[in-house]
Amino acid sequence: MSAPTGTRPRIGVMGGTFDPIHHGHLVAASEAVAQLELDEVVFVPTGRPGFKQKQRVTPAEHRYLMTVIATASNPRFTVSRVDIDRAGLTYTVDTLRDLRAQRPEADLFFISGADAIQQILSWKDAEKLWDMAHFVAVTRPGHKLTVDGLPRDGVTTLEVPALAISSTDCRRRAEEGLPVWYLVPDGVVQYIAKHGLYRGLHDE
Ligand SMILES: Nc1ncnc2c1ncn2[C@@H]1O[C@H](COP(=O)(O)OP(=O)(O)OP(=O)(O)O)[C@@H](O)[C@H]1O
Ligand SMILES: O=C(O)c1ccc[n+]([C@@H]2O[C@H](COP(=O)([O-])O)[C@@H](O)[C@H]2O)c1
Repeated sequence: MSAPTGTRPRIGVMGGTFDPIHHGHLVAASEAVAQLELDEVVFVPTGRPGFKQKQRVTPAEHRYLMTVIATASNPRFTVSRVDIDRAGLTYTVDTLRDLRAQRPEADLFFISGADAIQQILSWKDAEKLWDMAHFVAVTRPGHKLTVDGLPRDGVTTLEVPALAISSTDCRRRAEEGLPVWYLVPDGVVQYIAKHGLYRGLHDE
């Protein structure tokens, strides 16, 4: 698990709303571990995503617990509360600052899907991000992976097994009573059912 003496730990950071976490997230993180020789991937559920203010987002504690359940069996996966414990809207510049303070000796690799990486130049303090972490743009079905306009040495592209799964689709399926088995980990299926998440999502 730990990096050999004399080398800096290589830590992936997988930020997301994770509403709910699904196998697309987990495969992307697992592939990043394998291809980039990461020692660990820290999953960071967002607190209040400023960019999703118009949409109903499940309370952070539910999203955090589903992320813990989904990652528990992988010794290289951990979950951080930095974003859900910070007051105010969630921005990656704050996520990376907090993780850097906790892990000053590590090299950070922020993992992002093809859809998210396209938006990065519009993120808060985007110009600061390139010095805070290396960015890993992973392929995602339905999204063209382009890193045009991003600093060439700041971003690595990574082909990951294509899983056409989105949290939006999982929420819709749960709402309509369709199965989410095999789209999300078994424990997450059970957590969604136990807490009645996504029922009546569009009733308001
Ligand atoms: N199937 C997938 N394959 C690769 N990357 C993914 C996949 N699903 C999500 N990601 C990436 O994981 C990160 C967190 O995603 P997020 O939690 O928003 O999931 P989502 O499925 O995109 O959610 P929603 O449908 O609610 O927008 C983002 O960088 C996103 O691009
Ligand atoms: O910092 C920003 O301005 C910003 C804007 C949009 C998204 N992000 C981050 O991108 C990650 C994925 O977000 P999302 O919306 O796809 O769940 C998550 O860690 C967010 O905090 C960050």
